[in-house]
Amino acid sequence: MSGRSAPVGGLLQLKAVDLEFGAVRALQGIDLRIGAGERVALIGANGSGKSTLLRVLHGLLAPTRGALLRDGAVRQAMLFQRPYMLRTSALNNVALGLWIAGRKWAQAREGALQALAAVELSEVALRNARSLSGGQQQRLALARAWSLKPDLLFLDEPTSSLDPHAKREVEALMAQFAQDGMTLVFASHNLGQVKRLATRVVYLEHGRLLADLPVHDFFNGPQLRDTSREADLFLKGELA
Ligand SMILES: Nc1ncnc2c1ncn2[C@@H]1O[C@H](COP(=O)(O)OP(=O)(O)OP(=O)(O)O)[C@@H](O)[C@H]1O
Repeated sequence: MSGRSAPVGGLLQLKAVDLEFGAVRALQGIDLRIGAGERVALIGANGSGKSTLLRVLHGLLAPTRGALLRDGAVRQAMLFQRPYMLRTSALNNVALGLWIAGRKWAQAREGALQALAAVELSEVALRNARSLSGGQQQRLALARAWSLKPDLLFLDEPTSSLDPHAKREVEALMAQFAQDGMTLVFASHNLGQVKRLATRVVYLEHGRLLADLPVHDFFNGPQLRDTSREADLFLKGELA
């Protein structure tokens, strides 16, 4: 069930959400509220449910049980691990998104140029997007999301396929977006990145939410390591 009713004191809220893929219980009993201005990292081992949770939050998957409450006025966008690029110029890849959102083509083009400048891709504006490097494509995907001026941006492991330099560039853009007031919810396997970017950490294990803490408390408090051996191994980097 999903609703238009406003979430309590936040942009978005999940209440007792289960998500099943046939016999696979990908999410179980998730309660989560996303407030404006937060930078929430979703972490957990492979298969713990991070991507599924992002898809439910963005409305791409409907909960099997439970509710998604969202404020209809909140604009949201999502960025995937490997961005999908249309076989046309970088400029058109951004402008088409704006055009589909209702802008006239001249305005869409203007907005796209601004977005490309924001991610320092002006020089490759006319290059075919598919010929760009992985890092450039991820920055282009960020420009495409940024141009739509979302209040809330979901990112599914946005730097996992990038080299360290490109990773830092994408992180810098995420930090800049957050500074501009965008709320970020991102899945990550990179604990250093989580410490650099997140204000809050949500830890998932086998589809259950085991911890939801401010970033400092998550990494410095003993609670989670004491309750879950898997979490202890994960935090030591022995589970990816
Ligand atoms: N479309 C699908 N059909 C069936 N099962 C799925 C589907 N998508 C995900 N699952 C299962 O749901 C569970 C959660 O998967 P999910 O992709 O959300 O985990 P994740 O934490 O994002 O993993 P990773 O870190 O590997 O990306 C896993 O058991 C996965 O196999």
